[in-house]
Amino acid sequence: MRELTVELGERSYPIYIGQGVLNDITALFDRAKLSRKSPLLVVTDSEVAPLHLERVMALLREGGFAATFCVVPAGETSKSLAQLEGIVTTALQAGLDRSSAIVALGGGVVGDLAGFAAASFMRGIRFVQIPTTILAHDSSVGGKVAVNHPMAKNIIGAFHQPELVLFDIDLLLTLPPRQVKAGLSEVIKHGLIWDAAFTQWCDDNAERLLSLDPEALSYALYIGCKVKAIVVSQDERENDLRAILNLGHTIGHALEAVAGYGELLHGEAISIGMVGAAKLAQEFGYSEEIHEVTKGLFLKYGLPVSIPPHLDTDSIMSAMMHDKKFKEGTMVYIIPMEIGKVEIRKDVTVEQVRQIVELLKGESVADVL
Ligand SMILES: NC(=O)c1ccc[n+]([C@@H]2O[C@H](COP(=O)([O-])OP(=O)(O)OC[C@H]3O[C@@H](n4cnc5c(N)ncnc54)[C@H](O)[C@@H]3O)[C@@H](O)[C@H]2O)c1
Ligand SMILES: O=C(O)C(=O)C[C@@H](O)[C@H](O)[C@H](O)COP(=O)(O)O
Ligand SMILES: [Zn+2]
Repeated sequence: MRELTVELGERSYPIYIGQGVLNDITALFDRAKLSRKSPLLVVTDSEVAPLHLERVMALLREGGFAATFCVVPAGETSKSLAQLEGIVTTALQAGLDRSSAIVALGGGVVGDLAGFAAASFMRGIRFVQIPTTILAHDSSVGGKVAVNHPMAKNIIGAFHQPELVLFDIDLLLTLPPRQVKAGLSEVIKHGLIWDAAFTQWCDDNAERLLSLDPEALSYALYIGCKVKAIVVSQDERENDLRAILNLGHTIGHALEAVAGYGELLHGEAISIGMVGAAKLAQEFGYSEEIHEVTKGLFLKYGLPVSIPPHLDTDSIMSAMMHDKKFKEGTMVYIIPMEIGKVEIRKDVTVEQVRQIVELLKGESVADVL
């Protein structure tokens, strides 16, 4: 088992990563001082529940915790105010109090939804992340929790840090291939923004990761969580540095909203967005090689690199206007300077991004770029 710590000044929390981590759940919950006198609520989704819920509930009850659970429908559309209300109803019926904790057993959807429930129930109770997707190495760390609005992604939310993250690699072994690829998109992102050597490792180990080799997965998720933990420790509330974790998301979130939540998976949408950012980098004098390496990497992982042509450009641009990185009317955009290093630019114009969107749709704007 590998351990990382997210340092947030007055407080910190551990991330445990490895095969069989769940076996230590009682000791790790005790280390986090979670109460046995107040009920816990485990939130999961309809695809994870039949696979992993029974074992988690048994381990918690064997450890003397009074745990109950609720199950939301699998998929992005559960990141909604309606499902939030359902979790709060279950929490009230189960008698949760301010010493209780919510346990998110699932991917990023469950983590964001349950985390926002924990952030808002009784104005905030503690919560634990037990990620079950590769993508959730990103979503379980850093405290961004939210639900979607039909017009915009993650637009109703909070910063609410977990007490601990238990990342048991064995839970990932039931993931379907499309979800494996989508999750690896954020792994690749962490290399592109921070670590060129890790990016090269991802290029060299694609087959091992795509085949869920536990050792390769453990290493990749450890590095991914480490990059996230370093960035969040330096800028918890995205005043500046943390924006780099949003590489590819300006276009990516707009694509998710326009395509319909769940049609285009988050990892697929940001893959396209990161290829777009790499192409846009040439506008600012950076090497064409960045785009070639970025596009080649996502293609090697079977991830999309172009926008589905049926998605309307005006609708994409309209959705993009809700991007939370917009400040004082200025678009904030993450641009790669080289593999492993990005910059936060405030001089990217909406028109430049529109041209990239059209390029990503395969429409010819060759004379522009
Ligand atoms: N808060 C953050 O910092 C952050 C970071 C990245 C992504 N996100 C959010 O995370 C969401 C995407 O997360 P995701 O890709 O994990 O999606 P997800 O939670 O919907 O999980 C993907 C699918 O796989 C199923 N599943 C989950 N674990 C499984 C397992 N072990 N075996 C088999 N099936 C399993 C789920 O039921 C679901 O159908 C998006 O909403 C995105 O905005 C948030
Ligand atoms: O943690 C962050 O900061 C990120 O940007 C991580 C992203 O991968 C993640 O998708 C996040 O939810 C996007 O943040 P948002 O503020 O654009 O909703
Ligand atoms: Zn993301």
